[in-house]
Amino acid sequence: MKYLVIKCGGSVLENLPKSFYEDVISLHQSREWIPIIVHGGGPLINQLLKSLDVETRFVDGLRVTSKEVLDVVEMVLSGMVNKQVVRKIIEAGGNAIGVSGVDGSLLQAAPAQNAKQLGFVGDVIGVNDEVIDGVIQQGYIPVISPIGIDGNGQRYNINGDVAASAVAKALGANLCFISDIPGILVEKDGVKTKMDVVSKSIIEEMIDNQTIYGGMIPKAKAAIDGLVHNIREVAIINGFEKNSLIDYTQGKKIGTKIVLEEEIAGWATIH
Ligand SMILES: Nc1ncnc2c1ncn2[C@@H]1O[C@H](COP(=O)(O)OP(=O)(O)O)[C@@H](O)[C@H]1O
Ligand SMILES: CC(=O)N[C@@H](CCC(=O)OP(=O)(O)O)C(=O)O
Repeated sequence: MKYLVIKCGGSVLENLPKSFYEDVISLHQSREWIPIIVHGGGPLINQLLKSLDVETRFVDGLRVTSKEVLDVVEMVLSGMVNKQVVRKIIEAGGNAIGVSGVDGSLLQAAPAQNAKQLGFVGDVIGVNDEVIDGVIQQGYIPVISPIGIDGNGQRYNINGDVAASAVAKALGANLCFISDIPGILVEKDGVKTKMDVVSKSIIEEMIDNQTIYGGMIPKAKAAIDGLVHNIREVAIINGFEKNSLIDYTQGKKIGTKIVLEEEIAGWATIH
């Protein structure tokens, strides 16, 4: 049995078809995979901040988080979105337990590297995997919202991709980012093409030359960080493509796979 951390981005959450959740449930019922969902919710946070007249901005794909913004982020992620995902799984015939990264100190956090600029944004420095295993042992699919906490009870806004990578590292899991694009895109002769596989150094180059920008930056960085810390495999796939998750678990050529340098030569021959 292999753990599979499925990160559902806010870009797709509102519109993921019921079949997506049915696929997650069928993985859960298989003896092969143990799915764990980590979700985002950026667009909904934007909406609520806008309706409250609170300005928001991002630095390299991370939201600058004041105390006021942090309250809204937690309300949306651990309240609305987390319970919405649990409901969708129940509606699709499965059962799930939603937990925030705060519960049982699941996501142990410290100020992010760039904290002076970002405010209450955190990096994950530890994962209490007992909380996740407890939920799994009871037969439920864990659904995790990316709010972290430190030993003093201080909360942090953790990017969903960063949280998913941390959970996957702790479990030695495969990591799959579900987003609204077919994978990492690159422009060739004026046409955007999906890359089937991309290595660490090419990702770094693409961030430098801004082929990768915005929300793809934390995703790409979290993928690399995961791979160098023993995540088995990272993929970015489109949640709107029918069967994409099942196709991924069956080893079909789907989305973009992110691999370490030494694996890229072998990849083309294996797949
Ligand atoms: N090279 C790239 N290939 C594909 N998407 C990219 C790239 N660079 C930036 N992006 C942007 O990243 C977005 C996905 O990140 P984000 O909006 O944070 O998604 P999610 O909410 O699913 O995590 C895409 O919709 C696209 O606008
Ligand atoms: C620090 C940081 O940027 N946190 C994110 C958390 C939600 C998230 O990651 O949502 P997506 O997966 O939809 O991007 C935010 O405040 O938007």
